[in-house]
Amino acid sequence: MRMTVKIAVAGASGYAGGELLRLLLTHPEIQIGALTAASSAGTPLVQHQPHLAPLADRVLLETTPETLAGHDVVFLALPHGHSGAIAAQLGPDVLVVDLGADHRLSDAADWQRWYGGDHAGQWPYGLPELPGARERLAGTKRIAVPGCFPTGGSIALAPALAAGLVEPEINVVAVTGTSGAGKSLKPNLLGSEVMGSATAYGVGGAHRHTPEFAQNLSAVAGERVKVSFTPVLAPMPRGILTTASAALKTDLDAEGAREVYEKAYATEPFVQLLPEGRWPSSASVVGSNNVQLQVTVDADTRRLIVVAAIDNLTKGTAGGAVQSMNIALGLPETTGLPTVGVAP
Ligand SMILES: NC(=O)C1=CN([C@@H]2O[C@H](COP(=O)(O)OP(=O)(O)OC[C@H]3O[C@@H](n4cnc5c(N)ncnc54)[C@H](OP(=O)(O)O)[C@@H]3O)[C@@H](O)[C@H]2O)C=CC1
Ligand SMILES: CC(=O)N[C@@H](CCC(=O)OP(=O)(O)O)C(=O)O
Repeated sequence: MRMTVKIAVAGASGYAGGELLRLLLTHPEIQIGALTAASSAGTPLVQHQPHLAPLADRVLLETTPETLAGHDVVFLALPHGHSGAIAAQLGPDVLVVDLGADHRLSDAADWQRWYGGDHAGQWPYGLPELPGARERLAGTKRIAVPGCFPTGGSIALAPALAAGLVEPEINVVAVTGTSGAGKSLKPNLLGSEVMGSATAYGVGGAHRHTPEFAQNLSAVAGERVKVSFTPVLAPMPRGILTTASAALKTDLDAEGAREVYEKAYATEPFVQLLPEGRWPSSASVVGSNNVQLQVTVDADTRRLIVVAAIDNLTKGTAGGAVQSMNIALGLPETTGLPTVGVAP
C-alpha cells in the first residue's frame, strides 16, 4: 500500500542535508516539505545544492519548531549540540531522525567528556545491521543516526565480537574524505592543504567517535570492548575505508573467519562481502548505500583483519537515516536507497 510521508530537513544547505534530499527525491513515498538552515535562511537552496535540480525553486527557511511543524518526519542535519533543544519541541507523534551526535550515547558522562553541555538522552540507534537494532527501530518516533566512522567500523567488527572470535581490544584506522567534516570553512580543509597529502588526526584516543565505537561493540560482545581509533584525512571528497583488527582468541584461519562473516551478513541488503582475494575501495561505493567488506586472518600475528568501504554521506549518514526511517515507518527497508555506485 502506498503512503505519502511529508518530510522536513533542518540543515538542508549542508552536506548531510543535501545527500538526504538526493536520496529522498527518488523515494516513492516521500513528499518534501520545509527545508531549513541557519545563516543561509532566506537564500535559494540551489545556491548551496546545485545538483538537486527538482528543488531549484525552493528557498531555505529558518530552523524553528514552527517551520518544522506539520510534517510526518523531521530530519535534523545540524551541528552537534543543536538537535536536542529543537527535537524537544517537535512533539511525540512526529518521527525525528537526528543525523548529529546528540542522541547516540547512552552515558551522560561520555557525552560530557567528548562533546560537553547537557546530555539530550539516548534514542534508538540507526544501524540496522547491529543485533537487535531493527526491533528497536520498528515503530519508533526517534532515531539517532550513527557517526560515519562507527558505521563502517561497527559493521566490520560486529560478527567477530558476537561470535567470540577476537579479544575485546580493537584497533581501527579509517581513511576519510573531506565531506565528513561538513561545509564550514576550516583552514585544514583548504584544497592546498588537502590535495596530495594524507593526514592523521585525533590520534591517541582523542577522536569523539571512540566512545560510540566502544558502546556499539561492547553491546555486541556482551563485555567491555576497548577501541583504539585513528582517523586519516585523505584527498577525496567522499568515502571511508576502514581497516579494523583484533587479536584472535582461537586458531581460526581465513576460511573460518570468512564463514562467520558470510553467515552473519547473508541476508543484509546493503552489506556486500566481496569474493575472496578482492579488497574494498571507497570509490566503489560512492553514492550507494552499500558497505563493501572483506575479512582475513594474519596468521603470523594471529590477528583478524577486516576492511570496510562506505560512502560517509550515504551509508555513513543520509542513507543510514533513510534506511532507519523506512524501518520505523514499516516501509520496505531498501526503499529509495541505491545499491549501485558511480564509477570511475
Ligand atoms: N558529513 C558527514 O559525512 C556526516 C555528518 N554527520 C552529521 O550530520 C550533521 C550535519 O553535518 P554536515 O552536513 O556535514 O554539516 P554542514 O556544516 O555541511 O551543514 C550544517 C547544516 O546545519 C545548518 N546549521 C548550522 N548551525 C545551525 C543552527 N544553529 N541552527 C540550525 N541550523 C544550523 C547549516 O546551515 P547554514 O548554511 O545556514 O550554516 C547547514 O545547513 C552533523 O551533526 C554531522 O556530524 C554525520 C555523519 C557523517
Ligand atoms: C573528515 C572529518 O572531519 N570527519 C569528521 C567525521 C564526522 C562524522 O561524520 O560524524 P559525526 O556525525 O559524528 O560528526 C570528524 O572526524 O570529526
